[in-house]
Amino acid sequence: MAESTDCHKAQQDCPKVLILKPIPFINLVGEQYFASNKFTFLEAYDSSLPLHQFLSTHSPSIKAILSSVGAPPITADILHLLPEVGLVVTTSVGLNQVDLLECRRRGIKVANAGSIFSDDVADFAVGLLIDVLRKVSASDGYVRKGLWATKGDYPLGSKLGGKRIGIVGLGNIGFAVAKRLEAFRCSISYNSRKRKPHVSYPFYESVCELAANCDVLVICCELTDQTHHMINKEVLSALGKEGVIVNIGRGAIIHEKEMVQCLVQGEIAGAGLDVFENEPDVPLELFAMDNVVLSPHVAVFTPESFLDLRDLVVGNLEAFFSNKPLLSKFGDW
Ligand SMILES: O=CC(=O)O
Repeated sequence: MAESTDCHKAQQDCPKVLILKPIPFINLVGEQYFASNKFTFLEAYDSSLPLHQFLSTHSPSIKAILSSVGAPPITADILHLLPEVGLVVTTSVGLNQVDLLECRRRGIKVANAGSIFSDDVADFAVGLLIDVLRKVSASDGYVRKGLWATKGDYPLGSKLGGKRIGIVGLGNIGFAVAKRLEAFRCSISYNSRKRKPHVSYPFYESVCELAANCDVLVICCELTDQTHHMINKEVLSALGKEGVIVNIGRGAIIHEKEMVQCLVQGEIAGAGLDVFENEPDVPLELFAMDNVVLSPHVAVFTPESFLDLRDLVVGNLEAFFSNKPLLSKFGDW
């Protein structure tokens, strides 16, 4: 680790934090948030050089990477070009854009957004579910198009209270969703990598079995090799014709083509989707469906949480460059 350096005086030698794409909503690049002056940012997207050439040119000074959703993934190839990197810090909770195996192999520390967004995401998941069940967006569209006056009453939605909710992934977010839905008098069960010893909700080892015993599946788990396309036709068929799926995790946890087919054929009742397999592309078939509520990967965001996120990112970088423990370290290496 480099000694404390005044980076204003010695820009050239100052340790750099690489940013591959502007970070939405928080402008960290201004110096005003940082107390220690031990590093500066290096914005790869401002360079006209091809990325590999840019990274090779600057690699001796790049000690950390700041990554976000939608930025180029931090692959093993990128990390190979950056032998001095000791930290990857992300503004996201999900880390599917980071090659964690390579980070572990190299001992590169990783810090994510921790639990900063859990309440916001959980609120949004419940909002999507209520919207699908009670047809909030669909009836809004009906009124706006003037159809109330010409076609009469809109069909009623279905009650939330009493629904059997299956949470897929009972981490911070899944747990926050469960707590909220308990207050609506729903019953909760879950699937997770492992049974949680201190949780009394029924646990299902198989996601298919969970689906067969629920009215609603809420996808809250991480996207990993194990969870990729885990929610497929078989799981959706087990959920059944009255079943609803809500996804605030990652698009590719659901086999999107099979889900669309199930929705088209009425094999499930509806969906609330904040995330998609190939964002920002959304399957066109979904646009015409009144029983589907769509949002553009915004469950995570509120301006209030972004202030907390900025503090967390700054805190993690300051800690790393001061040789102190990270505030939201991920992993056990
Ligand atoms: O989706 C957003 C996140 O993982 O923070």
